Amino acid sequence: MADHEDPKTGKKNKGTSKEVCGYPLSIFFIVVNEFCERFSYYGMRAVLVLYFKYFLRWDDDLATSIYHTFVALCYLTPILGAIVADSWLGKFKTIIYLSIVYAIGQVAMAVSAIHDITDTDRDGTPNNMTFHVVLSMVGLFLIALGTGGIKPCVAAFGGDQFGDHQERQRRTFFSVFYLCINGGSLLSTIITPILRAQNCGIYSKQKCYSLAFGVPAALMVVALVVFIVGSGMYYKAKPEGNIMGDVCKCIGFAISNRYKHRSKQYPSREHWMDWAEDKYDKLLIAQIKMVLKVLFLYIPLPMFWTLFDQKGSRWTLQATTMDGNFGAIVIQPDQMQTVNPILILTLVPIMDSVIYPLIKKCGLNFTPLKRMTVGMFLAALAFVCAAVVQIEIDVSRKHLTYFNLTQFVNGMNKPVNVSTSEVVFGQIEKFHYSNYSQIRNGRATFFLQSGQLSCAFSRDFGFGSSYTFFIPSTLSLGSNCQESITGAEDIKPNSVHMALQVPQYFFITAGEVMFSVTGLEFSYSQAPSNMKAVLQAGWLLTVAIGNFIVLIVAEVAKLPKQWTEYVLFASLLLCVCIIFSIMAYFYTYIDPTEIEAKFRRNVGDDDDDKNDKQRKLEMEMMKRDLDRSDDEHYKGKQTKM
Ligand SMILES: CC(C)C[C@H](NC(=O)[C@@H](N)Cc1ccccc1)C(=O)O
Repeated sequence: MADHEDPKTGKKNKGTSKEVCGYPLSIFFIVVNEFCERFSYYGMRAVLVLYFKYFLRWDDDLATSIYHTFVALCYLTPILGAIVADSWLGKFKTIIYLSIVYAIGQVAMAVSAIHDITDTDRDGTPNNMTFHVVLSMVGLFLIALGTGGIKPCVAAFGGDQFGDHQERQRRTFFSVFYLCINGGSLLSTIITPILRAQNCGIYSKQKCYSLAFGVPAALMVVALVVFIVGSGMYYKAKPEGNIMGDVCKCIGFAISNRYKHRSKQYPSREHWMDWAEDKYDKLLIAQIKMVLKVLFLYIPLPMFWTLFDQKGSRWTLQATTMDGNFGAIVIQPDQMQTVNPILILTLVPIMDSVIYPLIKKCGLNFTPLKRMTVGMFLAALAFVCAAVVQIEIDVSRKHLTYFNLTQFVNGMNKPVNVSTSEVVFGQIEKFHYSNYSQIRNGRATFFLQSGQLSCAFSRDFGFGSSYTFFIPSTLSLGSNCQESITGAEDIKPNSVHMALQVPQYFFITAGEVMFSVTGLEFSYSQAPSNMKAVLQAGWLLTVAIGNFIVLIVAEVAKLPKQWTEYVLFASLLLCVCIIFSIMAYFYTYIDPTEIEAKFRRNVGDDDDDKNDKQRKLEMEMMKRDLDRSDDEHYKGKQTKM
């Protein structure tokens, strides 16, 4: 589809796609595609560790490291997809090809989880585990390549559908896009564990991992079909050759040329990239300057993701030490994570339609970089909440050691001796009861001895609870103590309730809305036209680095108390937040289209009989514009930060 350029402003009116309420119809296919793709990704991810542990029979350590390696790979591959899209295939074809790779990967995962394929002795367990391991690893590699590869392209391709007159709609698109991500992930994280819990198989019934992977595979196929159906409506920007190669060569030349002219006899140039002017196009240099400015700003950002991604690890572990009983429902620790997409689905519309307009009405210019700074601050606050909850848990644990009490009532017509490996209750006379004794939290095994009768039974003890156990009169030689002895809970376990995690989820999600949704749009709007996907990939790279920092800090710091680790992360982010706000203060927004158009117009003027000197002067002024960001605009106004 052709784009129509205003000859005066250089602004583009993208194609002739039908519009609905001011939005190009084509974006409908893109957001549905994103919904299905995120369903596919998060659905598969939700059951992955359990598949490693229970199907492939890996231990916890191996399962966890392969899982994290996979997630990190998913955020490293975007750079590959972006280079292919911006330099070679264009975003449309890249999305199509890599979606096929992705769908094949998902199908491979589903097939690898069919135990019947190698279950030759039909006992319900695979006989050739190598087949299942190899197939699933190939599947995961293809998925990482596919999901990571298309991720920067889909967001940027969506942004491409809007003309320059639709800046407001494009911002809304990025919010809706984010809603689709979270709608898809919420549904799938609820549905796929249910599918996994089903029993299936041809010869013998087993937990149905193949179905839990099969449905995400089907959704990926749906995502691909939906994207292809919209094909005729998209604006497809043409790739402009090996742009990444040119960028690297141009930067390399600028550095080496600067080095060659290091002597004082050569006049300095305004920007070190200007040393590439002797060989490279001024437009390319201007575009590289735009990208470098944004990438420089990205340096502190991984710290946000370092905190953000601990929802899935540290916070879930924290939830395992809490009480998940919500009355009508009992929430499992890993289910607490769904609070994040649920909050996203409520907070994004509230922010967009109430909070941001209200701030604007108050006369405040809440620019993208200010939003991102506030987002970081909120994430740090979330970790302070997590630390407070952790202290609560630790205090209650201390208290529990002293108050977890147990007594026995002997209903038999003869005395009985009761003991554990640590506690001796002593002899309890017939129809008498023992004193309360302290029992350690967790699982305890009791040994009963009465004449010939000798048996044992085990129970789990909740934090701070108190129990009375009844030894029935019918207990005799050969009885099963485990079943015969009943217990009554005198005092309920007093563990800290999981609802206390809601504030930390609220703050981290509010932070995510301000930081991530804004960052997504910022990365698009500040990128030159031929490097939109590359900057999206740069944005996603901050996520990958953030994940590596989690591993490094946790390993290096090795703090004795979990709450101190939370405080450490909160403090680190706070410092980073201050640094980022200073960097952001000096950043001035640009309109890449306008800058590019100015450079292009000047090249076009080559044919005119324009005075050469005059043209040179104009070019110089523009270059200075870019360096000093004098003519930079955000929402049509001069804006800093
Ligand atoms: C990290 C990505 C750049 C952002 C995005 N993730 C989200 O939007 C999360 N809120 C989704 C989620 C869902 C379920 C549990 C935890 C997180 C993405 O995936 O693109």
